[in-house]
Amino acid sequence: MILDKIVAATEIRIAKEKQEQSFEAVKAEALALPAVQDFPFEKALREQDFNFICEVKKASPSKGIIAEHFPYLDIAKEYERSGAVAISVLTEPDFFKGSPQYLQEIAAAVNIPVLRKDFIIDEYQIYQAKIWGAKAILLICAILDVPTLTKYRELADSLGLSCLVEAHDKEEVQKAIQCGARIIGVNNRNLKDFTVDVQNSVRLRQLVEGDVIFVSESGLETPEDIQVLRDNNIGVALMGETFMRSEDKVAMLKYLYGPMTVAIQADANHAVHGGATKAAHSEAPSVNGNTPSVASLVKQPYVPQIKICGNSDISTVATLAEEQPDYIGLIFAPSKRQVTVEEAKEFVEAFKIAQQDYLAHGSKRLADTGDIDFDIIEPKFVGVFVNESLENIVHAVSAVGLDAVQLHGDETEEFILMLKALLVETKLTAQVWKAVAIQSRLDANKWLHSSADNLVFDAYSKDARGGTGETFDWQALKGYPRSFTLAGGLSEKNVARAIRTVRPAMIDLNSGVETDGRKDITKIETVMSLVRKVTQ
Ligand SMILES: O=C(O)c1ccccc1N[C@@H]1O[C@H](COP(=O)(O)O)[C@@H](O)[C@H]1O
Repeated sequence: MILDKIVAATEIRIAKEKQEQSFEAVKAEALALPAVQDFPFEKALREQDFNFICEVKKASPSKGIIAEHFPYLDIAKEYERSGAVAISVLTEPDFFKGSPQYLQEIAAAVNIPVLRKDFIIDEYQIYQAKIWGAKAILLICAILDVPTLTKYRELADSLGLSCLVEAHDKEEVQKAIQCGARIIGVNNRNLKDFTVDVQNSVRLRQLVEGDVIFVSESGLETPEDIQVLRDNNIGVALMGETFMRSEDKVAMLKYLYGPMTVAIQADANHAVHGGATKAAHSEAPSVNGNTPSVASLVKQPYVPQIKICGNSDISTVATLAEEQPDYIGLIFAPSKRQVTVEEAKEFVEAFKIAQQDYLAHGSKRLADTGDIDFDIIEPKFVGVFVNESLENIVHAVSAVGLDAVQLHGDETEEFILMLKALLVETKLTAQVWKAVAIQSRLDANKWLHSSADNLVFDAYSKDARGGTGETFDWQALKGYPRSFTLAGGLSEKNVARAIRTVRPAMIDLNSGVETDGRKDITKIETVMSLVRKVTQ
């Protein structure tokens, strides 16, 4: 059987490797690294209601060479952009043409956890995985007995590595359970004859109880395959060949996920669990503190609004006019992105001229896509303030013509009400948004019934009010019963994952579309088109 051949080759390889670097040396190097036991691979596999581990694989014994041209780093980065929650990297050189170098470079280049996919038959390989930057290893029940599986799982645990314990039949699933696996993967490919049967995962799913993560591996190709998994309480797919052969990985992942929808009240145009509808596109997300009855919910296509914040550079206005984010942010608070009221006025003026120019000379995107139904969005302007006086905020709203005010400091509900009253009194129609730094769900809950027109959830920092480029744990916002804007370290690397995880009504991009502290028009274009591609 092929497994016997691979194991025999692996034994020879490890013996050679041990001559180059002794077991003791590899062990000492691995043990010198921090072993934080927060297991990001496991967290990642629970991120969404369905999660993809995408594999970087040049060849396999069943298919031969899969990718003659193999830009492994670009492939991994593209997986990350597409919204994969983790990446699996083959390191086995003889049968899969893998390499430790691929794992090391990929682990250093992406922010999602990486699995070492190899035929682990020696503790030496577990220490290597740790040194190379993996966050998880594969243990194969067909080649290890229960005591060895248990020993390796415990060693991996002590190093802060997760184990994906792979089984193919009932007996192997029992072995995985006995060794205390927290993640069990069922291979749909029979390694004896290479036949593939997706129903294998479905059949074996019922043997795995409780909190154990169940992964379906191999032979998955279509949204229908993924739906079968979803219908059978399987939340993770590990896929290699389908992704490797796909030229457009963002489109492939979108195809497999299926259309994005959001539940809204039948008689309203605002989202209930985050997310905006196309009908609500030009409006800011509205307040909804009440949970409606399920009967009154209908599913609508999900199209998040986009805000590009921290603008001051006039050279970006043509790009903004063309890309048409829903909101353009100007920061009046002390910051490296701060603008004065005068500078903000100049920026808005320059934008309006660019917009006229753009409208007069036709839409490049309309021409590119041939989408005659595409809405022309009139971007609105939002000013960001931190603990500013009511008078100064109202002055800026009036002078610049702001459509919204984002309060990013310690402003209270009382302050919001006073500001709203003052705006009405002065006949200004700007919305009032409240930014909230999230350390836990409690921070979001405190503002659930706020009169703010929009809640902007951002990362907490003890040193800065915002614009840190840091993300936070989006799980804290899951099912939040009011629409909201997601901010904090969003960029082309994580925006697909972010929107699939929490379906925010709006995405707030700031430092993630900058290079060396300046807005980067290529990054703005890339992220705008990525969000549209993932959601429309
Ligand atoms: O960007 C700033 O410098 C800033 C300063 C003070 C308050 C808010 C600020 N920015 C806001 O922070 C969030 C997240 O930004 P990032 O993506 O992490 O860079 C966003 O709402 C900005 O408007």
